[in-house]
Amino acid sequence: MTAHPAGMTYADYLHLPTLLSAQQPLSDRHDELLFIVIHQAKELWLKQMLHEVDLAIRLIGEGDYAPAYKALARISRIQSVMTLSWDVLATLTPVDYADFRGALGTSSGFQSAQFRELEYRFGLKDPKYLDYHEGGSEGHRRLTAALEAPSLWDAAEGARERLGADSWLAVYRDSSRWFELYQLAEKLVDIDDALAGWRHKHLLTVERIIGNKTGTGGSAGARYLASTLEKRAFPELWALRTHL
Ligand code: HEM
Ligand SMILES: N[C@@H](CC(=O)c1ccccc1NC=O)C(=O)O
Repeated sequence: MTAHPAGMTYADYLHLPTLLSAQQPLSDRHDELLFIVIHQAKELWLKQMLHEVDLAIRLIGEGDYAPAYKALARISRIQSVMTLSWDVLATLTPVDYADFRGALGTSSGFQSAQFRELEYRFGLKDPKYLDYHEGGSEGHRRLTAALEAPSLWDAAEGARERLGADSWLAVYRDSSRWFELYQLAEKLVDIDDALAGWRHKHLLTVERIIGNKTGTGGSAGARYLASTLEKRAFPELWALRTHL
């Protein structure tokens, strides 16, 4: 690895030796590589979304709305890619997955610290999920910090108060007067909509691959995932629509 741009190669810049040595199937099954690649790609996109949400929260706090919208729009586009990637995973058949599922042990999506951190940064703060992360671990530390930090929703509420709008309902009723806030709110609805769409495809894919088996993480499986479909990071923005 060279620090000197002149001699820098593609592989140096992207740390490909590190990246491409991190796919290590535990079984001899052909399809386990797909499972690993999908999950690693998801963790990379989660990292990018956390980077964007952090920026958006800061920019909204500074009243710098246009670049905040750019970051929020990027998040929802990444969510679209993640939702589409379920179709790749759905090529994994129930028997082919069952053939290496045992190798996963009790590991599970419950332990994705970045997924939970993103929910927390949006404002969906259920502290019970901390229990899936060992005290003192990096994941636990980041999740505790995210629980305490102002969320995207807190930032939006701060902007609404600063700009003097009485309520989000008032913003939507007179959207040309409160255009900045209205645009912000609709970006949040885009993100919540995409998150619900991702959850729905996860449930369908899980039903397709493991039916009603219990999860490796100890939950009821599809039934648990179905219960998460009701979650909303920005429930007020959904509720107000009934009153327009
Ligand atoms: C064969 C593929 C998959 C199966 C069978 C599956 C199954 C499950 C099940 C049963 C749960 C509930 C926890 C448990 O008891 O284990 C769960 C949670 C979760 N899975 Fe998956 N999953 C699969 C692929 C994925 C992929 C590709 C992703 C990400 C792109 C993902 C992300 C998550 C997340 C984030 C959770 C926690 C959800 C929450 O608590 O709201 N899973 N998964
Ligand atoms: N909960 C899944 C396993 C699972 O989804 C998983 C296991 C290890 C690493 C990543 C996983 N996927 C969820 O993020 C199952 O019950 O089959």
